[in-house]
Amino acid sequence: MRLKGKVKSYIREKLNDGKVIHFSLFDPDKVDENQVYYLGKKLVEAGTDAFLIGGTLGVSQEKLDKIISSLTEFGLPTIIFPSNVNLISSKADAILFMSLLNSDDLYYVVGAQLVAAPIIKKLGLEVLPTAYIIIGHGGTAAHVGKARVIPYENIELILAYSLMARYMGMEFIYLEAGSGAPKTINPLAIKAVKSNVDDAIIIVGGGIRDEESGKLLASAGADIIVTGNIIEQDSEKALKIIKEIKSMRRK
Ligand SMILES: CC(C)=CCC/C(C)=C/CC/C(C)=C/CC/C(C)=C/COP(=O)(O)OP(=O)(O)O
Ligand SMILES: O=P(O)(O)OC[C@@H](O)CO
Ligand SMILES: [Mg+2]
Repeated sequence: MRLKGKVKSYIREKLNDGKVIHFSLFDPDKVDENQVYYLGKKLVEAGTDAFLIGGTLGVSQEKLDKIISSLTEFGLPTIIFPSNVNLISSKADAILFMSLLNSDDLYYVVGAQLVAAPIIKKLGLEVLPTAYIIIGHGGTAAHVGKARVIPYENIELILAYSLMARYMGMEFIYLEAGSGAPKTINPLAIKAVKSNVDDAIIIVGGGIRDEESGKLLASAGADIIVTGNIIEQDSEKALKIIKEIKSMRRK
């Protein structure tokens, strides 16, 4: 089943039903092609809601296409998480159309988006307008994206960026601690964004490795929880996180 054009409403319906959403992130460079189906099946059975596909280093278009195709069989949305314009695929349903708002390089704020927009139009991918805000450790994405990383505890600044994003019309706010970050996003920052930014869908990711942190971030107001590394490193742990998140109800 293809979900092109229906991904945003799929997400909104789940949120309106009081559910917390989980996205499983696959890095095409890190995942073994032969394992994708087996791994995907377990994640789906545990209750994951969608697949994010992306990575910063070493991702080829060919591998990206292959991974998306293998995941399509599960009937869940496949969403590209792009690090650059070369990672756009007609095989996906949607793309996080991200602007890295706290980058010092205009390329990551509007440049890549300018080049990508006509390609996305031609391919007919659904667009999820996303403010990408990198906080704390930041990981590889911060380095490559030349992010002026926001300190973990600077809630005032995180809130100001989030408000700015929403006032500019962005619907998704991705609070990113960086892939493999030693510390997740500060729950107090999520609380502040949740209670002050109207009608935004808050995505939280980076460094989520156990069910307690997943629960804490979701309780603070995260609408969508992303896990990446833990799926590659300890899939059983990842399944536990998903089950925990999916047992929760949003306030
Ligand atoms: C809209 C389009 C086409 C592009 C936007 C391009 C932007 C704004 C990129 C932001 C900067 C960036 C490099 C983001 C990367 C996001 C991503 C895919 C992170 C996944 O984590 P990895 O960086 O692969 O981490 P590890 O492999 O180390 O786990
Ligand atoms: O790999 P982890 O640490 O789960 O991070 C997920 C995602 O937010 C990275 O962009
Ligand atoms: Mg990666």
